[in-house]
Amino acid sequence: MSHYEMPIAEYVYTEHFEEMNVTQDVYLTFTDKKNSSDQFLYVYNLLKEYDWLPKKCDGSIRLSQAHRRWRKRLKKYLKKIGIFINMNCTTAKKNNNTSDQYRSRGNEAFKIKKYEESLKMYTRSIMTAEIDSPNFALSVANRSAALYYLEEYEHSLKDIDQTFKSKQYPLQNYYKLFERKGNCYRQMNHTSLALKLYSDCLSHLNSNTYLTLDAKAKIKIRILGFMKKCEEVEEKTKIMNVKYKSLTKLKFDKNSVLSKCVEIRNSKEMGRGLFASKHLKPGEIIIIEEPVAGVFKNNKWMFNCNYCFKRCLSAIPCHTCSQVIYCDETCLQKAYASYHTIECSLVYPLKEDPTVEPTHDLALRCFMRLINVMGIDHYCSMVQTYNESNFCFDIKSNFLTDSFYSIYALDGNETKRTVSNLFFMHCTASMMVSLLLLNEYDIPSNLLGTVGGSLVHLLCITNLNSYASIELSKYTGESNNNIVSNRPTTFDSIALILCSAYSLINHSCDPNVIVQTYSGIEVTRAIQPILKGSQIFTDYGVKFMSHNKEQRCTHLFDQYQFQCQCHACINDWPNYVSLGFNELFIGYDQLPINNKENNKLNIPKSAISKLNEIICYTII
Ligand SMILES: C[S@@+](CC[C@H](N)C(=O)[O-])C[C@H]1O[C@@H](n2cnc3c(N)ncnc32)[C@H](O)[C@@H]1O
Repeated sequence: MSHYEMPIAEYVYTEHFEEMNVTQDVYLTFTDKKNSSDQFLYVYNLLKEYDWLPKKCDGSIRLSQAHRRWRKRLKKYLKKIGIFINMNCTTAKKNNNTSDQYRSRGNEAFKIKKYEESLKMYTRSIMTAEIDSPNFALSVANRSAALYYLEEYEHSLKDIDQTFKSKQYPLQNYYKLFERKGNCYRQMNHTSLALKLYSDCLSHLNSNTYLTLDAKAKIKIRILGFMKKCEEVEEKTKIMNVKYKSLTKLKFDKNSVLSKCVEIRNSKEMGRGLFASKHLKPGEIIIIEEPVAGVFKNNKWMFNCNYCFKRCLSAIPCHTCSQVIYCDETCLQKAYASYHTIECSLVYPLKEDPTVEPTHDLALRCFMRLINVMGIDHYCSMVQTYNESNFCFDIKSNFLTDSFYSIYALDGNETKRTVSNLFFMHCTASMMVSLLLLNEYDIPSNLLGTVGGSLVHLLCITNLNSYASIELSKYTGESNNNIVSNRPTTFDSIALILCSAYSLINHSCDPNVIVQTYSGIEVTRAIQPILKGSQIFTDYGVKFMSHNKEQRCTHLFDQYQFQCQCHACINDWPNYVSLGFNELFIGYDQLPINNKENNKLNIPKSAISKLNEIICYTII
């Protein structure tokens, strides 16, 4: 691996940012709280005198980006005269005016029953509003209504509780929340809870001084109607004595992500890989793991948690920026502890830059995750040790348990990459270092080279090992009609993720496992019988059935820089199209390939023996 040169970083920094013209404002805040108002005025006037166009902004001073290059000097100068400032470079600040605009758009969509559209707009509004402001509470309450009409009752309930918790929702409208909560429980068949909420709704309605008597009477009739419905259901339920069984959920063994039936081994052709330590049947689970890191693809961030990637329609936003949402406080706190505190101000410029690919974003997130947990000094010393030529790393002992090795010890394939590919990786790493420095992230100058070099490795790792997490699409596609349909119709690629154990699986154009996402958890299972001692293979986007050899070679080389050594490539298996799809029988009895004379399809011997192996094993 070539050593990282900082001059490249400086060059790319100036060229890149000047060209990109990142519209990023800078906010100055004062660390000395006691004297902050005096200092605020002093600095504000000083900057004004020098024509820096400062703007007062919620206790901070906003500078346009034109003066960004002088920021460090300003900080140094102020420090010299005893004024300590923080600089925050986010454009993604909370803004109640913007939030109100999104909410109005949500209300308009809601009125014409475009609930999916209103859900999107309310979520944007929640992300942009100042936390726990009345604007925030109104948008959460409105979102609960959209969710109710989308029949997402649990999420609607969560938003209603969030609204109550904020204590910023107008008291005179509390009856609306109680009614909606009651409606959700009624739809979920929790009739006694619904009845209790309807009576709370009626008592709030009685004490309401804003509504006219007429309006109150109308609402009361409606609520009494709902209560009657609930009582009827309760009566029926008693008669039928229905017992509800709780749904059995999949249980995961949290101690190990690898099942006992696989082990890590080395092979000459493909390096490390996973091998079956017993016969595996199709359907058997091999790995259950959570991604070590992931980033959303395109604009999929609106309905999925930024930490666990699970779908969450009643999400809560980051307290500082308006770019990310989380399932709940637990995910939010985990994200803060893991990477988001640093990333908070970086998110926006990265997303604005058209040259930044999701794999670059992912590499930066891996880096942040590691330095947040380890600190920059410890991280750099681990990187330096790892890079030493005599360092011997035992993948079996600490790979999947240590947070550093489970990312950093993945293969980056640097030795097989072309010079131009490595040059591109270096440029991207330089840009990332510049971005970190630009955002005041403190990297000691003697460690800049190590950080840059490690980013090159992380970029190679994410380029080689990341894959798309697929989910049923719902609310994520463009809706252009008014019909509310909760039935998912297609699959969507939600996020680009990195999983440690799955990354050890080598490619074959005839894969014997697949990976599927279950609510943010990646499950790898066998799709063919796998004999004891055989290697586990997934596919890196091409299969012999659907792509000819040339297409497969080109894809694997361009994307991953290796030449495939799988049995389908070595033995030059034909693909389905050349076999004539109609002639291939599915049933065992009809398969003509056991018989030499009947082998009209011209299937090579190796493929026949493989197929026979599968058939025999399946029948056994
Ligand atoms: C995602 S990693 C798989 C784990 C890797 N073998 C390791 O040692 O960590 C992908 C790399 O494994 C090797 N590899 C995977 N599948 C291969 C195949 N079918 N033929 C040759 N090399 C393969 C290539 O070097 C490739 O860059």
